[in-house]
Amino acid sequence: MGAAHTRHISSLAARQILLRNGRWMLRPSGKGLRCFSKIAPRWQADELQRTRNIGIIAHIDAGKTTTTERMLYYSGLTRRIGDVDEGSTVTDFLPAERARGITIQSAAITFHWPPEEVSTQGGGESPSTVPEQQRSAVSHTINLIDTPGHADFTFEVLRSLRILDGAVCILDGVAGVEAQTEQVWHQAGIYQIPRIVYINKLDREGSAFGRTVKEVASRLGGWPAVCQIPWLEGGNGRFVGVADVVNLQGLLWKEGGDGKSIKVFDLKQLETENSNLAEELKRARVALVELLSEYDEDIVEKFLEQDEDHLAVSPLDILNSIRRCLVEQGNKIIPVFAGASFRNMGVQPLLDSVVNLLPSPVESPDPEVSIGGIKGSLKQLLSGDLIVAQKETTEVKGKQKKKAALQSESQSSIEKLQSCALAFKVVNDAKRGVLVYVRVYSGSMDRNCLLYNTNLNVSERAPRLLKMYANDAVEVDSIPAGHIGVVVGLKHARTGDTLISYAGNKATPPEPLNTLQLRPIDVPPPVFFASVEPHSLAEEKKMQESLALLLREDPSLQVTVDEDSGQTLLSGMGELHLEIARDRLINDLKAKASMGRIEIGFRESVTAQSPAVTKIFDKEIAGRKGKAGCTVVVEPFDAAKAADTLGPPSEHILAIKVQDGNQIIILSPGLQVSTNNKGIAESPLLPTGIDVTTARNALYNGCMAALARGPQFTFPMHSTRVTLTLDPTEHIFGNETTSSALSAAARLATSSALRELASTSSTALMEPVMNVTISVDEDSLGAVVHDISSSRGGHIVSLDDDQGVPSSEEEATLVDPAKVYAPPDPFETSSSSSSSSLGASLPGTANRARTITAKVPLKEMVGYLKHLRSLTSGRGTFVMHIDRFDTMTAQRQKAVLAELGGYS
Ligand SMILES: Nc1nc2c(ncn2[C@@H]2O[C@H](COP(=O)(O)OP(=O)(O)OP(=O)(O)O)[C@@H](O)[C@H]2O)c(=O)[nH]1
Repeated sequence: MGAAHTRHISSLAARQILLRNGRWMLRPSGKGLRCFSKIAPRWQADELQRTRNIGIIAHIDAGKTTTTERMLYYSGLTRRIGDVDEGSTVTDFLPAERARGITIQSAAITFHWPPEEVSTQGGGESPSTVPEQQRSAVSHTINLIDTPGHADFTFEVLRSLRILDGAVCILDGVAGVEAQTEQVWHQAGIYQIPRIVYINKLDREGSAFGRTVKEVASRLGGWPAVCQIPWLEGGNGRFVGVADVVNLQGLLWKEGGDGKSIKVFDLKQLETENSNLAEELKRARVALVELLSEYDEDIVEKFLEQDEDHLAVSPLDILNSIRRCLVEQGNKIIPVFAGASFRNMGVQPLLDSVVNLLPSPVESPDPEVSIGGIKGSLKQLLSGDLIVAQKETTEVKGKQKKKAALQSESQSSIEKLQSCALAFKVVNDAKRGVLVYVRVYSGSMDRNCLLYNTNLNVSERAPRLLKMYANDAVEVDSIPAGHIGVVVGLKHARTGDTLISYAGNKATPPEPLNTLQLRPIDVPPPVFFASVEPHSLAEEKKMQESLALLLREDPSLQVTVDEDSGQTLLSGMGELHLEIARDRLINDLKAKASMGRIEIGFRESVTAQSPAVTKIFDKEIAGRKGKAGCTVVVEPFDAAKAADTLGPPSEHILAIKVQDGNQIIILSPGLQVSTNNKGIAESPLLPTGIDVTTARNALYNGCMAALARGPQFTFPMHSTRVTLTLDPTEHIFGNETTSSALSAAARLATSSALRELASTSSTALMEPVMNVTISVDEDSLGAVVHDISSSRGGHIVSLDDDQGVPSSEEEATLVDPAKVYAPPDPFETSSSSSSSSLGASLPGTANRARTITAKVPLKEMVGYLKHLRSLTSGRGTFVMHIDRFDTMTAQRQKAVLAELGGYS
């Protein structure tokens, strides 16, 4: 082994960033101290190609945090390796996360790989040319988003996914592909995010690289491109390193070290030192080149140039080929790497692969946008095409304008756009206040610019911009397109909001820019809720402020105040979701409040049409007289068949909108609506100061408030249509008709119509029904299916063995497992070696993984994990998301109500 050389991947002393008296200092290795008031921003335009915005996706406990900590350490960002088990990691920085040892909140961290001082300078690629050296020879900026792994946080995962250009999927080499990994993998597929797979924990007994590769093929729906194979001591013993299929090298880590010292063996050395591994490496190389030739013409050419010698194709040609496949063809092929992060093995080559294989922001797919209800891509928007299309559809009935005139009108509106960004995370930082993490998609977000929030329709300034390094930050003057940064000092922006800046000093951007949305997502309804009570009246204000902050961080939480009982209810996606919210509220934000029992969010619905109910509200509100009326009819509504539009007000129809499973239609015949020169819809029949939109919103909010509280059990209404009519001659009373009075009238009339139906038993209770995907071994399949269908009242939708290919994906590639290359696992190797007894003790490959898909009432899934574990000797896992709300049978309703207690 003497001929192998040792490579020190990163020098620890090389990059220490220290904060002294509020000044940033950078200490290059071996040199004196240099002081900077701030580190010069590294995001120059030409650096975009050397940037990777990536995320780590995985099942809970697969090792995301452990791997991230090593990445930060090897990049020189931290000086010691954090330990999840000790609670000292950098990325899991919420106290609640540290206590639970799981990642709750996405944190974005910037670091450089390879560290700047060990890479050669210059020579970075440009998007149009292929580099002449591996990209990992040059330092790149990596913005790493640590995504959460628990099913309750799916929306946090989705929100993080939208802003990524690439992802590393970490698998546990013992557990293989788990249900949740599969789910997140396919969600990333929706956004066409190129992904590579890292099989971790290969040091653990029972880990099986080959078996996991096969699972990648069958469950993730792509061809595994095995880029590394494990190096096991003596061929079947401890995991000591990896053999690199691309570079035809063996990488051997020093046992027990911090992983920086790696012995590198070329193929010749491997052939003499470890011929079995060398042979397997050659087989893997043949398989890799063959696989790439299926998808990439260029590699076929290189292969022919090399006289069809798989081993002679250059590593750079192979990397470029994999990259082309990933970027241009989606994940038809899935590059696979090996490691054991906890033992400090495998992380540096993984980082090289992030740089070498995953795309820069310039190469990632054009993001979807919506503007004025029209969908398209950002490029189309910026070129003006999208708005032209919109104007063509809306103006088709009115005066026809020439296409050229439309084009110049939309161009001038789009030219005003200076930047657009997505706020993907809001974090309340004890030291710096509320931090809003943004990904900028076009233009450049400058310090102090006015940002318009198109979700909330508010403008606010961006007083400070930061670049984040875990818990440390560097101030910058701007965040250009393609980059990730933090805005400090925003008062309104929430996770998921689109923020734009535009030319001119107007408080709102020109239409339709004010409706621009980047990669919009639908958040499903929350299915659990709990009451939140302040300890005293004096604590109420602080509690509400803390709740408001929680909602900015995580808009998949909802807060409602029951206007009759005054009770505050917090709703969320899962029990753990609400438990974490409670922790945040009480322990982190220090609200003096307590949370009641976590309960299932049932819904109420109507089964018949109500008579028309007219109500005139006539009372003082906050010392001012208010009088207004309206007529309401309530009836059953089927959301699946409805259009969701809240178009511009017309003469009769002020609004048609579907929200939370209900539909609200607001009519006002004879209102004489016209649009003034400022583009505002007005009516001479409305009192002064109230335009049509204000009246519409007031009525709409009144209906929504009434629907939040069902007439029989106080659960929110669902599958209900409210048709509200505002008759200007009967329901408007001059200046006494304030917007609060309109809202109160709408609420009164809707509640009263609902009560009418309750009095004739024309209401029903609905329950959340979940779409459940369960992963079990063949052995436990029968017991689990029986339990779901008989004890839990579930309906089995399908039983797939592991050959199934996911549906509706851009990459639904049919993979024949028999044709997938995977190196043999130790227990599969010939029985002549001493490994046969070892093989017998490892989990058998004959016990196939099976996937059960079922629809089950949520109530029957509470506490299911524990039960599943007991049915499957601890190996079963499941994920679920809401499918629909379903009306209960009379018998089930009776049983559920009896259990809930308090209802008769
Ligand atoms: N043996 C072994 N254990 C590992 C390895 N990587 C991680 N672990 C352990 O696996 C457990 C989970 O690791 P984490 O890094 O917290 O996993 P995670 O995916 O971040 O988990 P969440 O934050 O809960 O989503 C910890 O106890 C780690 O020490 C590995 O390579 N080998």
